[in-house]
Amino acid sequence: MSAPLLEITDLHASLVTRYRRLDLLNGVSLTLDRGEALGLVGESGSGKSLTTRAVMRMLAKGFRTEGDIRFEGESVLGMSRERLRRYRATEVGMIFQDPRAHVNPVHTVGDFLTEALVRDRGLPRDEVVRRAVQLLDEVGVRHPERRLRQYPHELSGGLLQRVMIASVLLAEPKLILADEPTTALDVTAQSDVMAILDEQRRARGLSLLFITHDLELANACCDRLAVMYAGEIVEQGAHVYDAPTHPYTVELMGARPSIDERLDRLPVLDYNIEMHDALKARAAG
Ligand SMILES: Nc1ncnc2c1ncn2[C@@H]1O[C@H](COP(=O)(O)OP(=O)(O)OP(=O)(O)O)[C@@H](O)[C@H]1O
Repeated sequence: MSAPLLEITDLHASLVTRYRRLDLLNGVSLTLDRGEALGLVGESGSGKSLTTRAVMRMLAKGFRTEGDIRFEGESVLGMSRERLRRYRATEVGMIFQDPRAHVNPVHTVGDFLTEALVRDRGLPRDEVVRRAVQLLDEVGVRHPERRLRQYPHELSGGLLQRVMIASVLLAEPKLILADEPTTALDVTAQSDVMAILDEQRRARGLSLLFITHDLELANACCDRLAVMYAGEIVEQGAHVYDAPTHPYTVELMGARPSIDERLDRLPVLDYNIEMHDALKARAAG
C-alpha cells in the first residue's frame, strides 16, 4: 500500500524564549490521502494555523519542532534547503485568509502569476501567460487578459482570492493548504470562492487541508473533519459532524446556531418578511 500523501505523527511545537517555554502543539497526528479533503476545525488559538505552517516548515524563528511530518513518505523536517524550496514551490500550495497580505502591491497580477514559474522552472513566459489566462478563466475571472495588467488594489477581495487560487493551481501542486480562505470576504464572495476552490480541487484530484471555524462549510466540502483543542486533535473522522463522540466536539457541534436560531436573529424588515417567512416554513419542514 502506498504512503499517505501527508502524514503527521506526534507533532509538538514549542516556543522557547529566554524566560519560558510555551507548548503550543502537543502531539498532533493526522493523515491525508491523495485526493482527500480534511477539514481542520476548532476554536481560535487551538493550533490550526501552526499545524499548517509546520507542514510548510514555516514556523517562526524561536519555535522548536519535534515529531514527524512526511510528504509522500519523505520527511519534511529533514529536507535540504533546495528540496524544501522545490517542495514549497511545486508540491504544496497555500491559500491564506487575506490575499492582500501575500501579494506585492507594486507588481501586476500578471507578474505575480507568472514570475515564479518563469524563474524557477524556466518555462517560456508566453506559455505561462497563456496558462495563467486559461486558469483565471476557469476560476471565474472575467476578462483575464485585462486583469493580468492590473495591480492588486484594482481588484476586489473576492477577485484577488480567485487570483490566489489560480496561482496555486498554476504550480500544479498535489496538496492545497487553505487557511480560512474566505473569512476576510463578504458573504457572496465567500460562497463563490469556496465553491470554486472545491470544484477545482475535485476536478484535479488534489488533496486539501482546509482550516476553518465554519463547521457546516467544512462538512460540506471535506471527506473528514479533525477537531483541534489546545494544541491537540481530540477527534477525527467522517462521523464527526453528525455523530461526535469526544465531549469537546459534542459541545462544539452543539454551539452551532440552528437555522431557526439564525432566522430569529435576522431583523425582520418589511422587505424581507416574505423571505423570512418562506425560510421559516422551510426550516419547519
Ligand atoms: N509567533 C507566535 N508567537 C507566539 N505565540 C504564537 C505564535 N504563533 C501562534 N502562537 C500561539 O499559538 C497558539 C495557536 O495559534 P494558531 O494561530 O495556530 O491558532 P488557530 O487555531 O489557527 O487560531 P485562529 O483560528 O484564531 O487562527 C495561539 O495561542 C497563538 O497565540
